[in-house]
Amino acid sequence: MAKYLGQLLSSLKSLSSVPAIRAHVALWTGSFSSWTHTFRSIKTLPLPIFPKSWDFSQPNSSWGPEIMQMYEHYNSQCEVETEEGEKKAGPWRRLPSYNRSLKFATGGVYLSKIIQSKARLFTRNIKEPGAAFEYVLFVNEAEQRCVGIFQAGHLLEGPPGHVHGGAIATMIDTVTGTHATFLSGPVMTAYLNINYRSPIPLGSTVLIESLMDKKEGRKTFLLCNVTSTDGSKLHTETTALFVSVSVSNLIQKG
Ligand SMILES: CCCCCCCC/C=C\CCCCCCCC(=O)SCCNC(=O)CCNC(=O)[C@H](O)C(C)(C)COP(=O)(O)OP(=O)(O)OC[C@H]1O[C@@H](n2cnc3c(N)ncnc32)[C@H](O)[C@@H]1OP(=O)(O)O
Repeated sequence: MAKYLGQLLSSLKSLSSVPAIRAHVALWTGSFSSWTHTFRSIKTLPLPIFPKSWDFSQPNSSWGPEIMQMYEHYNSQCEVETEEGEKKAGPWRRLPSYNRSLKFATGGVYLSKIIQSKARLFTRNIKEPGAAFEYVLFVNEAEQRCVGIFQAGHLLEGPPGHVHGGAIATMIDTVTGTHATFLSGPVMTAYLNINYRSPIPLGSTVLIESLMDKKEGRKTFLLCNVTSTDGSKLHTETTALFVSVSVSNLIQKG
């Protein structure tokens, strides 16, 4: 394990000279100036370098009018025009989403020996568009907010006609976990305290809003509400704690 770790870290360092890979490497090593920069870099990843990578946060044919409308709402604020007519970065940033961050982070060289080569990100492992988790995340750095727009597919049924509580928890973990990573670098979920207030109809689109509460040393506390897209219905309320970890400890635990 130690040998693989050494190889991994040196491989990460050498790979980080390639700009497109730097973003993914930084996500795992925390060795670059800021996570904001990381996500900005990911946004501009040139696809030809990773021909098999697919950004799952792009709209697809399964997206209904509600998720499309919310997507357009936040996406239109990712780039704004100045009074002089110049384009500049807006308050929101769309986060791309891949099913194999680790493989891409290392070029698939060393981690495949540590972690099963068939591993896939849980929320992105069902191929049929619209069948399970359709979502896109946006972050607002100035306001320390992250928003997930989530359309729940038919494979996520719990109570008849409604979304399984575990699937809802998965999405809360995904949004708050990504947000905490954005704020604090590599983290693990210590707790998610979820109050389920009203069921989510299968097929509907909901907003998952994560807000930074406070940071104390290695601990990042977040608040997260899941609501209907017009905000009129509260589905869940969550308090979450993420603890910063070093990547080497994480891999040794695995
Ligand atoms: C690395 C992930 C990065 C994600 C990157 C995403 C990028 C985008 C790509 C794709 C998006 C997908 C996004 C998905 C995200 C999903 C994230 C997960 O689901 S993670 C899996 C579930 N979580 C576990 O399996 C943790 C298991 N637990 C542990 O490993 C440890 O307990 C850990 C790391 C949480 C803490 O262990 P210690 O040994 O490092 O630290 P100690 O000393 O125990 O705690 C540090 C402080 O935190 C408090 N603390 C720890 N656990 C607590 C708890 N449950 N409640 C209250 N306080 C707690 C302690 O009291 C201590 O506080 P005092 O510093 O003394 O003030």
